[in-house]
Amino acid sequence: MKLVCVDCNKEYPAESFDYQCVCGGLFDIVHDTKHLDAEQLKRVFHDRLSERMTPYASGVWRYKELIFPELAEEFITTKYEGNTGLYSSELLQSYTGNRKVLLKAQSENPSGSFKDNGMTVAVSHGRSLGYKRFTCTSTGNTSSSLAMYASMAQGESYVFVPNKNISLNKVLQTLAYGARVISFDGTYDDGIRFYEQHSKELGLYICNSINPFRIEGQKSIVYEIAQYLNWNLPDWVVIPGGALSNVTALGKGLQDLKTLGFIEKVPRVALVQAEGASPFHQMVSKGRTQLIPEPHPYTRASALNIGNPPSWKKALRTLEETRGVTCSVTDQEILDAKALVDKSGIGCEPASAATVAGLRKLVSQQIIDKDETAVCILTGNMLKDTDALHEYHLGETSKGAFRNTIQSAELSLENIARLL
Ligand SMILES: N[C@@H](CCOP(=O)(O)O)C(=O)O
Repeated sequence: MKLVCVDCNKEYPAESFDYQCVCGGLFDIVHDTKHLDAEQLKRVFHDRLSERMTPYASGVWRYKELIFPELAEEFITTKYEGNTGLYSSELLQSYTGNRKVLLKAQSENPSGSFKDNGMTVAVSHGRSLGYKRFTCTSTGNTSSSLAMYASMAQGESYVFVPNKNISLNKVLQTLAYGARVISFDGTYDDGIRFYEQHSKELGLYICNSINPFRIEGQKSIVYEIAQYLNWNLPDWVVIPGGALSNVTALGKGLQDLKTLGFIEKVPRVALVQAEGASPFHQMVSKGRTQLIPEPHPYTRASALNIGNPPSWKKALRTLEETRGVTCSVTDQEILDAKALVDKSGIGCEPASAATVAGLRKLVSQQIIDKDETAVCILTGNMLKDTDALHEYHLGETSKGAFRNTIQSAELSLENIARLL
């Protein structure tokens, strides 16, 4: 295993771990895979599906050989993350217009978001280096996940959260898991900039996705989808984009599967951003090669409130390798799609529903054919943002097309029979 800079290609041994190259570029982790045999590994991964209460019962560590083969088991901090459902829904198929739509519910992870797939690896790696104090800046999902794993590892977590436009549920979850929460005036982007300058002096292990071990763990999301589908992926994978770690990991995971011979065909990737926080989509759709940061990102899908995504160069590589596309959707489109994901019984937080809204838009624009199949990655649980539920269903100013309001009635047989 070695670290390779995505900007200048300089290589470093994995033991000299850092978050950035001397040139300022982020690192990729590159494994030595020459000795790996796909057919043999498929059997190993299949056999591990019956593991219980061992690290290999985790939907991340099941794929340890492709993620972090060198890590000694004693350092693994796991809550058996991953193992999340892959669902189909006729309601959502008719909404998007596709022949087949699957939903990968990363919302079912132990802390309620896809961050757990990467965080188990980052915290385990930090432990192996002797760290006990972990940190991140976050709109709330990364912080909840970190706080949970740091406590499981009997360590401490220090998290920085913007003082506005984030979900109180997530901050409360982070506090409850025992993190020291520091609220600051600024955005996620300001928090990342602070770390880039001061991480060394603080002596904290950073668990944001500028840490390449987070990306290694998040690759397991697409490994799991592929394994459940007997190593045949749908035509498209649709994914929301904020910090862009998810699409980066998706692209890296797909390359692993293709290069090693697990899959024959790489699906195309559709990356969906919220209109008010869409610097990456702006760059791609305007044919630019440099990202222009959005100084005041705002979307009601608070997990996507990011104007300067650190992983944009890695994300661009995913698009290039998969003939990918991008689009943006409005907050109302996101919230209506979310109402249907919730009504389908699967449920998700607003950011996740950008995928369903984006798929519908791309089908209507005939960029995705209605006969093509798609999987949408749902990133967070519906209870991550209960204010969004309240505003949509009970809010006086709600414009929700799929509102479901509470009815009041006196408890008499006549009344109730009339309502049913
Ligand atoms: N929405 C994210 C933003 C943080 O991204 P990361 O990829 O650096 O962890 C959050 O939950 O904080």
